[in-house]
Amino acid sequence: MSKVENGDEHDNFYHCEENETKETCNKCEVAKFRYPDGTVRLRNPHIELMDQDILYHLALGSGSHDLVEMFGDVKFVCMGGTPKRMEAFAYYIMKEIGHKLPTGTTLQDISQYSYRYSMFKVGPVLSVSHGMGIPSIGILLHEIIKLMYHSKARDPIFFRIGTCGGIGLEGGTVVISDDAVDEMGNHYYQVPMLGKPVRRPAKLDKRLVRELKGLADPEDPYDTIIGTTMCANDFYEGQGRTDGAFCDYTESEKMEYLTGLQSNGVKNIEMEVIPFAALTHHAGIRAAVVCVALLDRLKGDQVCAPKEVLDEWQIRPQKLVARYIRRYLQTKGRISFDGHGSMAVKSPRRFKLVQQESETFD
Ligand SMILES: O=P(O)(O)O[C@H]1O[C@H](CO)[C@@H](O)[C@H]1O
Ligand SMILES: O=c1cc[nH]c(=O)[nH]1
Repeated sequence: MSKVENGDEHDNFYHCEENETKETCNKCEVAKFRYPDGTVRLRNPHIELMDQDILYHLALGSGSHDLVEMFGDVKFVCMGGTPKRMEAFAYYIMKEIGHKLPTGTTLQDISQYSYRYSMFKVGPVLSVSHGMGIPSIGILLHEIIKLMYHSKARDPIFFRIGTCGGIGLEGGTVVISDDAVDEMGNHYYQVPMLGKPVRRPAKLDKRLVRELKGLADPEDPYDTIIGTTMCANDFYEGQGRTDGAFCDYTESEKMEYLTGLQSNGVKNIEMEVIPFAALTHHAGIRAAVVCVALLDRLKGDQVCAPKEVLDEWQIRPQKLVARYIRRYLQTKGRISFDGHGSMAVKSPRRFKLVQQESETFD
């Protein structure tokens, strides 16, 4: 027997209605799964009974590190597959929010001695690599959500900044996921626990989707669209490719499968959206996935675009998320313009979030 935890009753996960706040909405997931001050509530009674919690794959621990001092000001957690992309994003966001490092210092990979994931901190932004596929991002999310809990970060927002295969989309198109399905069309993350399957609904924050879409610039020389994202367990056969080491289906069967996905509203395929949506939702954390399509799967399987083109495409989701972060910090008065279009951080070392923050820009 499997069980869907947490029901499916609230379509808009953050607030049930547009005009409701989390204080007035008694069905709101955040009201249920966060402490009133916005800090993350862990849905695991064992953790607070432990002397210390070792976040093994991050090379951090609640006994060995002052996690409140190190991460208490985190507001945004940005994730993507590769250490290089997330290091580049850390430098990019540093410029975008005008964050200054102390003279003579450079960004450090906080998790370098885990030899698993890379993590960089730039003021209120954590930039973390998650590797490829469901188990890798699943493990990371357990530890990052615990990190948010131990550090008492308030109302953190998570983003996945990734790449994907588009379905009927030109290479370079940016997709903001508003729904997640697996290869079987399920909208949940199923994990075997104690020999039994447990399902957690994979839901993304609809309001965040709208806010991100609103930040797409009509002048951008590419499209930014909203759509359903399919999460595959594999890059090759699991995504209907015919160019893996093995293949037992024909090209026309593949095309029938892909066009079937397209007619069900699937815009892109990647490999992490289901656990990302499900575990953030389960933790009451607002989250969004923004990926750039590296190819149109209706036209082929191989990623053929030249390296420089792929590198430029990969920056597109980063730009959108950076716009969101800049806009958020501007609205909250944490960064200001110097009158020449460049920004200065008001409190570069630490962004103390003293009061409960409203969730929209307006
Ligand atoms: O570009 P990233 O974030 O790694 O994501 C996509 O790329 C990888 C496959 O090449 C998978 O992890 C898939 O989800
Ligand atoms: O086709 C693609 C491209 C990037 N990532 C995927 O998972 N699939």
